[in-house]
Amino acid sequence: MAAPVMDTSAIPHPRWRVPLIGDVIGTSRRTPVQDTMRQGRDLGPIFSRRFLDREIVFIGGAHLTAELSDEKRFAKHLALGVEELRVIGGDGLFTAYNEEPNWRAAHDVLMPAFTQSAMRAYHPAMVDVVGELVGKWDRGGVVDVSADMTNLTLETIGRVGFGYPFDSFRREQAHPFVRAMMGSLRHAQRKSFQFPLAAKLFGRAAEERYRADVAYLAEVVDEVIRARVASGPSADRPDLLDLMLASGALDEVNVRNQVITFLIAGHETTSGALSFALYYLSRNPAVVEKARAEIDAVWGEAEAPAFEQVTKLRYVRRILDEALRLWPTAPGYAREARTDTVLGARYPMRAGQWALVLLPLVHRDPTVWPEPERFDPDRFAPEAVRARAGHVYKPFGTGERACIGRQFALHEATLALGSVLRRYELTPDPEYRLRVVEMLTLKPEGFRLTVRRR
Ligand code: HEM
Repeated sequence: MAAPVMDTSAIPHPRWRVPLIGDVIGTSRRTPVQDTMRQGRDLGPIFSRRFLDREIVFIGGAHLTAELSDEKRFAKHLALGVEELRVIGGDGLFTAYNEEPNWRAAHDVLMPAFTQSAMRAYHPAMVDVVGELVGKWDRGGVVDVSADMTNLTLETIGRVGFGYPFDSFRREQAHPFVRAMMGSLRHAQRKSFQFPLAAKLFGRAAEERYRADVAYLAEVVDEVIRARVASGPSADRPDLLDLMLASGALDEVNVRNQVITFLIAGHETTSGALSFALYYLSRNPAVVEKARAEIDAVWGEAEAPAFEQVTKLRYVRRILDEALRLWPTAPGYAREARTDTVLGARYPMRAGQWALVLLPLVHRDPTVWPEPERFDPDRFAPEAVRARAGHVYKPFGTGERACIGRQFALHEATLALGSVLRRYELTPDPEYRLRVVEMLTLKPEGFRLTVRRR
């Protein structure tokens, strides 16, 4: 559902706009987020970029982001890479259009799976998966952080959501599901920044691989569903799949779309958040020390922490908040006007017109975040949060279509980070410089740590 771009006559754009092709100088299909950050940094809170005949309006300022959070005036819009993902997730929660009836139906069926009491029920399985990570890291040596965080989070959503183990920590190589998922995310991202002619000339093989990847993802998910239908509902309490199958509210194709959506949305972003947190910890020994003092005080000698002991790790949680400020692993979302309106008292938007909130810029807006590049978890101390304007920190999106899995991600990540910090000395390679890889989501590339039992 392509909507026309808003009136950009009053909106700045990069200096070197080239006739016909637009603002493509200095742009790679591999790093659209970081390129746009670079180009937008000096252009102010709103700017546009043009790719051929398509112009996109970006929001990099905190106050316009807060305004776009007004649910009465604005709503989610499916743009660029997210719209591309419809091929994979169909009318699943993440990629459903606002007006599709299956969004409300699935949202209502799944909400009970994300309450506080649901998190309490998931806790033991999350502890088990962390135990598998620890089993691997106890051997010591050099570990590939992003790969192991992906193992951890995929395993967690697979088991907790669907009773389906991927055996991630028993494999030498990533599960084929992860490889197919990475391949299809990469393709979806590149496709949304590709010249149509280039796609025609060079794209056939890539397109075929994409189709094969998407078909494989669907195959795995059908297997997950078949296994559950054969075994009947899970014994202890209904998981996501039980809720969907028992509700009768969702058709077979939609259930498949939801499972695929949750397997992808439920792990890539959390894995990146943990990896960035570990990256910043590896360079901030004072933060590590403070976190360890908290973990020791709250967890004591407990072999495995209880649910409440995780929720009490307030400082560890702030480390994650701060990592998600600097590198929000879902780096943007689009908002469309519900009716004709004027953004920032200056930029007219007709109903349906949209802009893309670019979170890594929004979260570095110096009018809200002093010394924005500095890693400082205390920005999320309660008094600092109270002193800040609302709706300027949005790693989990906004409004009705905000992330349903926020508590799930934060519980899982706080538990994992607490466990790792308590158990290991983490030594980075002093030569490593942060490289952020983009596959619709963000994560550190090539980041390794040497781990040793404390
Ligand atoms: C640190 C981890 C996570 C981050 C940063 C994150 C971020 C986001 C963001 C920004 C959105 C809104 C996108 C938009 O407006 O277009 C979103 C939606 C969503 N997320 Fe997450 N997410 C995380 C973890 C999870 C987890 C663990 C799950 C599932 C267990 C999950 C499931 C979803 C779903 C299903 C939606 C669509 C919700 C709807 O439209 O009804 N996410 N997430």
